[in-house]
Amino acid sequence: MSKKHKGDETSNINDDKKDIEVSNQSSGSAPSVASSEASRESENQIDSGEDHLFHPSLISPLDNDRIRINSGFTRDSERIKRDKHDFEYDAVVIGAGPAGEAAAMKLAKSGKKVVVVDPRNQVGGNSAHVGTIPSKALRQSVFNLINYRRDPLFSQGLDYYQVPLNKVLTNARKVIRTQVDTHTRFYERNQIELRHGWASFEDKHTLHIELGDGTGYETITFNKAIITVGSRPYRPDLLDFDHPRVFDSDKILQMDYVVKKIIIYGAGVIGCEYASIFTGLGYKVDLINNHDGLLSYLDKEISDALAHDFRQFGVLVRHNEEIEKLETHDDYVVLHLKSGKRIKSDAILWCNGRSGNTESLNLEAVGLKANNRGQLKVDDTYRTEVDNIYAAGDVIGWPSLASAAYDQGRCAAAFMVGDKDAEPVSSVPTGIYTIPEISSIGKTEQELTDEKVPYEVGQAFFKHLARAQIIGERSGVLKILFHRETLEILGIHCYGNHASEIIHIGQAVMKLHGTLEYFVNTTFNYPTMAEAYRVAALNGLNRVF
Ligand SMILES: Cc1cc2nc3c(=O)[nH]c(=O)nc-3n(C[C@H](O)[C@H](O)[C@H](O)COP(=O)(O)OP(=O)(O)OC[C@H]3O[C@@H](n4cnc5c(N)ncnc54)[C@H](O)[C@@H]3O)c2cc1C
Ligand SMILES: NC(=O)c1ccc[n+]([C@@H]2O[C@H](COP(=O)([O-])OP(=O)(O)OC[C@H]3O[C@@H](n4cnc5c(N)ncnc54)[C@H](O)[C@@H]3O)[C@@H](O)[C@H]2O)c1
Repeated sequence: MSKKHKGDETSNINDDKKDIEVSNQSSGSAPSVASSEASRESENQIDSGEDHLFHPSLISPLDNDRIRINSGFTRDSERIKRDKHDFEYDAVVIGAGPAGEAAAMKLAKSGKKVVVVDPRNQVGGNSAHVGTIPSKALRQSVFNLINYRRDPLFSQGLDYYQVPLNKVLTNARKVIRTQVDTHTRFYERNQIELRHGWASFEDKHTLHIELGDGTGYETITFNKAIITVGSRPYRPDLLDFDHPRVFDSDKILQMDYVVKKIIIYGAGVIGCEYASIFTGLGYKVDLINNHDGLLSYLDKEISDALAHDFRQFGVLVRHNEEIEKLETHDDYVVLHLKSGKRIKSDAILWCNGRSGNTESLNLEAVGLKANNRGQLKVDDTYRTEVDNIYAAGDVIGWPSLASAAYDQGRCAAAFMVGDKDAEPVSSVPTGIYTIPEISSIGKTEQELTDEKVPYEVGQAFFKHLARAQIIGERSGVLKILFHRETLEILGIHCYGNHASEIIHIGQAVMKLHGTLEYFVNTTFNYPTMAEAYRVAALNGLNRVF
């Protein structure tokens, strides 16, 4: 039986004071159960009256109007149970992001009694609330602004220049709400129970849940568990993230003032995507990179094209630099680099890596240990070193993408229920939403050269495509790398808007073991961006002798 402890003295929670304090409010750290005047104050400010599921620290920073979930989740005691065991649940899923959702759906569809635990009272995980969805919706709004600005028809009548970021996020809020609604229905329809609270292990079959409404805790027992707790921005001690001018990728969504210049520290995917967003908003950007090139795992030409376009848009990229310290003032910051350089700006966005949300799970109780980035090791079936505990998504490290997290979660659940034909996720496309986009799959020219594979390249420049000219896409290229003897497709790399969509045509052909001839012998709609494949394939074939 599940044990629920409301106002229990042993629970360490003072019911009257409702005093849970969450250290990283947005994407991950568990509450330290300590009294805090500050948190009581903020709770009073956003007082929710009768609403017991409300906790200010657990809502999305983007949500003004919280979505109500009328929980129709039924406890279906009649559910078919294939496993014979004495536990309340066949499976518990810890974390309701893409990995958790996919795992829960697969488990439920396999007839398992499933419960999902998450401290947010809205599903979607960090992906929907602070990661993929807000950043992509924000990018779209900025992209629209750039296009309006270029179009003489609109440029006179719009007062958009230098709008605070949180205002540009209006569309993102709408998208998040719709996403939460849609995904909530998936849970409801599949009769998956949801618990709002922080989970931690008591032993390998018992979970402790610190209830999100602050009323105490409960314990539940389970046969199998999957850890899908995701990740949060890595915060080095060197920086004070409580300072109003110091941001990470969660906190930036709350930026409510306009800046003229911002430092982005870290030129990984998040840093590059935000560099595009900020320049689109008219900010000056200093992008500080620890490495000697941008996104070094990309095709070199594409990485160079991005660096070129960044320069055109006013991003100053500084390679091979490392922070020494950050000086903070009321209205500006000064970044001191180890090279001796000093950069002054209105604010800094720190985007140098993420850490898995494992520290609050009490992993010692089950004999598990995370690495120094909070990540767990799993085998090819997503099983951890403990036989009934699995893990998927950002918490296992590579590739730390929502796209892969979803597939990993579904696949892990397939292994949990004993599906024989499940296959672990191995080939994942890159989709980087800079302006313009970047997307790729398969090998790069550098890799093929190192491996001494006899390859050839076929290229199509967007500026030569009728559709690109019609929609005003001047820059962009599609590159197909193929084996010069077998014509097997070895890699596809695309730079330009809609790249993240365009890539999937080539991916399908690669996956189905088609060759370059597919693109030459297939009639494409005209005018389309997809036509780039035919143009690139013919260009490549002309090089083969
Ligand atoms: C700014 C940004 C942009 C991104 N853009 C993209 C993109 O364009 N495309 C892409 O594919 N990926 C993108 N990503 C990555 C993507 O968001 C992650 O890979 C994805 O969210 C991982 O999903 P997940 O299910 O592993 O975990 P998450 O989405 O992190 O969800 C984990 C959930 O677990 C909960 N949790 C944590 N601890 C506990 C606990 N103790 N008990 C119970 N629940 C707990 C959390 O509250 C959270 O709701 C982006 C990330 C960021 C930060
Ligand atoms: N469009 C997309 O697919 C998209 C967009 C944004 C973010 N993301 C995902 O989010 C993740 C984070 O992106 P990012 O740009 O912050 O970082 P990143 O993974 O590109 O890494 C940036 C730098 O931080 C370092 N680092 C990473 N974790 C660290 C830690 N815990 N401690 C110290 N250093 C650490 C890395 O070695 C690297 O030098 C990526 O894995 C990325 O796949 C994807």
